Amino acid sequence: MDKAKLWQRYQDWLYYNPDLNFYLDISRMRFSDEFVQAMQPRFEKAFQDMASLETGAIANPDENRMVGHYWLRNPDLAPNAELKAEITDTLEQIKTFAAQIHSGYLHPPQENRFTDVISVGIGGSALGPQFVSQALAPLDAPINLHFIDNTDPTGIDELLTTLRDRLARTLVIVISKSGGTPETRNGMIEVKQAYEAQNLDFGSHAVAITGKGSKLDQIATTEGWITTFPMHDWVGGRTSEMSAVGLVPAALQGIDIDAILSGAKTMDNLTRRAELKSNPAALLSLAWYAVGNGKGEKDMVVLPYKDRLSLFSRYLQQLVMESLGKEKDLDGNTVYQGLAVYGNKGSTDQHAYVQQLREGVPNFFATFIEVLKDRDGKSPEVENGVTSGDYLSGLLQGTRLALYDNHRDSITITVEDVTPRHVGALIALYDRAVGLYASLVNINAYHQPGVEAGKKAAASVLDLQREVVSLLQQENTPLSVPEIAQKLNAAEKVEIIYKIIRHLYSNGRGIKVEGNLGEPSRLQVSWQN
Ligand SMILES: O=P(O)(O)OC[C@H]1O[C@H](O)[C@H](O)[C@@H](O)[C@@H]1O
Repeated sequence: MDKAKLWQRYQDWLYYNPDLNFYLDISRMRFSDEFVQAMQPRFEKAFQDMASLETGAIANPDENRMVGHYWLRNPDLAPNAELKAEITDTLEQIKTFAAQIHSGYLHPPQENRFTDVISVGIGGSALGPQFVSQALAPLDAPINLHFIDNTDPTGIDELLTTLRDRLARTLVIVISKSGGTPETRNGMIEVKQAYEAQNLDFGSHAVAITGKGSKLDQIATTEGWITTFPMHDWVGGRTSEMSAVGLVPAALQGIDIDAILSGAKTMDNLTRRAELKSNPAALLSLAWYAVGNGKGEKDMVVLPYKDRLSLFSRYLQQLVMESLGKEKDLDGNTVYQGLAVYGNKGSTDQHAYVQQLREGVPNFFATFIEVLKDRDGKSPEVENGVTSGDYLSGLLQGTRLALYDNHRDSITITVEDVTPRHVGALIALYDRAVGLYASLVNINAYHQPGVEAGKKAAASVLDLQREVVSLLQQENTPLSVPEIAQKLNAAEKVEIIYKIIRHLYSNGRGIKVEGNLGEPSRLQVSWQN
């Protein structure tokens, strides 16, 4: 396409909303007018699906659940007064709690103030709070937020060592919708032990955010934790940033949570429109469908040109991939749907993998996120008439051009600044785009059956480990790995048994191993008394 036509295409497809000062440009995604025409019936259905979801239909049929994250930013939409009250009451509870922590009204037993927070959670119970914290926490935040989002002992140790002298002033928020996620439970147990090792009462430093009646809820009640915030059954983990999951950590850091909610609500209003060209989420989903033939044939590379937004790609990775990565469609057909997401930030990535994007395998489309405001205050010149921010902007434009010239498509989202309102709007934009795209390709975006398989497999490995240990404790003579497998009636699990032994051995867990670890079948394994 020649430059004049491209300029016209840019103007034809540019979406702009003055209220949010938000732009979406899908002109560099190569789709035709005929394609847009052909997609109209699918969009009509997708708009209807979203409308019934918002009014409380069972939009997650496999789990028989409503999907209500839109109500969180506009409680008037909640399907009944009870749900509306749950939302508004929780919001009030969050604000009161944050104010009481900031003022010192709620304080640790031995100190005047809480200065730090450890947030223990994983997946949807970590990614939103991490993204929002990085994007919006002020440098002089009233409280410092830290995360345990894994069951990695070294990661836990490093944080607990850093906070060793401040533990008495540290609040712990344990976040888990189900209240039974093992990684989160492990983090909680280890943190609790660190408190006990300093003779600190854990309960008077702990807060839970979880579903009513969950294991975690019960622990919090039994142990007399400071308080518990509800996690609603009708909010999915990956869309929970605007529930207590995201709002409690944000409010504690002094982030304007009303502005986040208002930005999301404004975007929700825009993306509720049942008309393709005036609905930015519909435009996004149209572009995704076009570029990947509705089958996710191209990956989404997310490139925010702003350090504070660098966790957005990780946040979107869960939102998009856990929602859209499905084996079956809603009619039970095997479809292997999905849309792979990766990315970090520009211009940093230009010095890493953009080489391949420009010249290598063309299996992706880029999403540039541009922030118009460079910084507060004036910028020094780094060259005659040029600032660092001009560079960042120039590098974005240059990469977009270079990719397009080599037949690599891109979307560009432009926001005025990284404010709570814009961050709320960005989250809401993608919530809706994912929902619409799921309708276009006829899948359930709100369950995650595949995750269970990995969890079950992990649990069975741990069961096997217990069996291996108890067998070795009973045996008087060393055994080979295949002998262990045979004695446990688990010949088909011999490789896993070898790995269990190797791991126990590497951590001094009572296993004695003789022989060459590189020759698994010839090892002699025994219990060390
Ligand atoms: O909040 P939780 O119940 O602890 O769940 C944390 C995460 O775990 C699961 O593996 C799900 O796939 C995620 O969607 C969820 O966000």
